[in-house]
Amino acid sequence: MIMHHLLLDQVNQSFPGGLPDNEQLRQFLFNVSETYNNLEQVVTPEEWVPDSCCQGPKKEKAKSVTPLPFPDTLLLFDADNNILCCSLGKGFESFADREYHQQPLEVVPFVHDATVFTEVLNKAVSSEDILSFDYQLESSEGKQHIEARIYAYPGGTVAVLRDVSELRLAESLRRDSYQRAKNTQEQLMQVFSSAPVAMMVCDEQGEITMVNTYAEAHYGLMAEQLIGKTAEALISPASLPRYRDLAEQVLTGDLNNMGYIGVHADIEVRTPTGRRFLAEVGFSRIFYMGRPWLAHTFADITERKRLESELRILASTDPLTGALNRRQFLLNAEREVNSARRHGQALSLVVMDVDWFKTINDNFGHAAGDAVLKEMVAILSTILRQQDQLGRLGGEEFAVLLPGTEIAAAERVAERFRTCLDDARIEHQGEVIKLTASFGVAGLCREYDQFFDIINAADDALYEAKSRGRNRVACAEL
Ligand SMILES: Nc1nc2c(ncn2[C@@H]2O[C@H](COP(=O)(O)OP(=O)(O)OP(=O)(O)O)[C@@H](O)[C@H]2O)c(=O)[nH]1
Repeated sequence: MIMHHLLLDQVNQSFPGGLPDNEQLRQFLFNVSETYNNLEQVVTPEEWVPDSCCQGPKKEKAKSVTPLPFPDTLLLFDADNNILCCSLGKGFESFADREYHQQPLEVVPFVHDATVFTEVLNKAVSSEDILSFDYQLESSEGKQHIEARIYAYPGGTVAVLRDVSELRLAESLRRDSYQRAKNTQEQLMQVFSSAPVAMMVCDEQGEITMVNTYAEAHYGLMAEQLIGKTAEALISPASLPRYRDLAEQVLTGDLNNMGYIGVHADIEVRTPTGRRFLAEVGFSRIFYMGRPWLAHTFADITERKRLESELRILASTDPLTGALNRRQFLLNAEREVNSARRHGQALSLVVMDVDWFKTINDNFGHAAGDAVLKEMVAILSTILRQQDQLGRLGGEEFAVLLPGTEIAAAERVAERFRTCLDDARIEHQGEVIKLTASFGVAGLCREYDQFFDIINAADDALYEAKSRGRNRVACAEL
């Protein structure tokens, strides 16, 4: 008979003089040996407490209660339930202070209830199976959880008792951890599906695996149409290179000092129904089964962009005429002058002032004056090229910046402005209003190489035009 080494140790302990020649005992040992071989299959703590279930101190605790049930306590009974042999195993050390041989079950302190125990022993005699049950034991060691297995042999019964307190604790920790993990998962799924922001998850190949309710309800990104398709199918061709760049960056990049990697970008999205909208798309990385996946958020920013552009226009233009306001014109002009100087390109500035505007106001009223200013800007705008910039410096004074234009050409442009205005007949509430304007022209040159110099020179030229009788163009003197 091949005997498990742990059983052999116990047998040697119990029978230091050698095994008696007793068939019943042999049979008994054979049965016990079978049990021991089954015990080989005791699982490891890692199996009891998998990583996905719990982490940290709980996991450490679960590991520390590694089930190590060997050796078991063995009780061999005769047909009258008297103890023939007793070998105490792990967890039963405190009961080693007495003799159990030939004693009735009632005297055994590690049996919780002798009556119940006896019933099971008797039942085992007529059963082919191993009967098993658990019981709690209060001992000097504290509360112990004992698993009992009873089976019959030709001359009586055998009870194998094992202290499974640690095992049960591990099981309970595992159950708790599993339940917690399940709860957390349910909570996260609820957060995902009910979040008031469109969300989508893509696997490492970029295939969509999840779409939340908000994305379905607000953007028509229906999960059943999208799952299994690639996220790139939702991106407009023009935005695709940027999308790919960012996806790659997030999938392979390093975490920031706050422990995550995520970016946002304005990307044009195209839904399966063909609707296109500008979205702020969030990219973040999640790890699933050891591989990096992408989690996206989407927000339609079409309206926000429209408002932003409206605000930009409001902040940079004159509300009456639509020309750039003074602040924006000066900012742009300064930038253009610096750029022209750096690149050695020509640039000219025309400043203009309506002649006798006070008289227009006085004769036709302030509203008519306003209408004249508006109409005048409309007339000038038809003459300007795309790169030219028209600004209202204040009152009835305007300026036009002409990048890439030499002063001689700028003088011709100013002359065109002048004749167009001179020819204009502006109608306001049945009245026809005529106007003229005076112009001063200056250009970027060695003498005037800062915007400040150029505008001063153009102003001087305008003064000159005014003083020479108005409705004329004057160029800055060098
Ligand atoms: N209607 C109207 N008038 C304005 C506006 N801004 C300034 N003005 C008026 O424009 C007039 C400018 O008058 P002046 O500075 O004397 O110049 P002018 O009458 O054009 O005379 P010159 O420039 O010397 O030819 C003032 O009466 C201002 O009140 C505006 O937005 N709308």
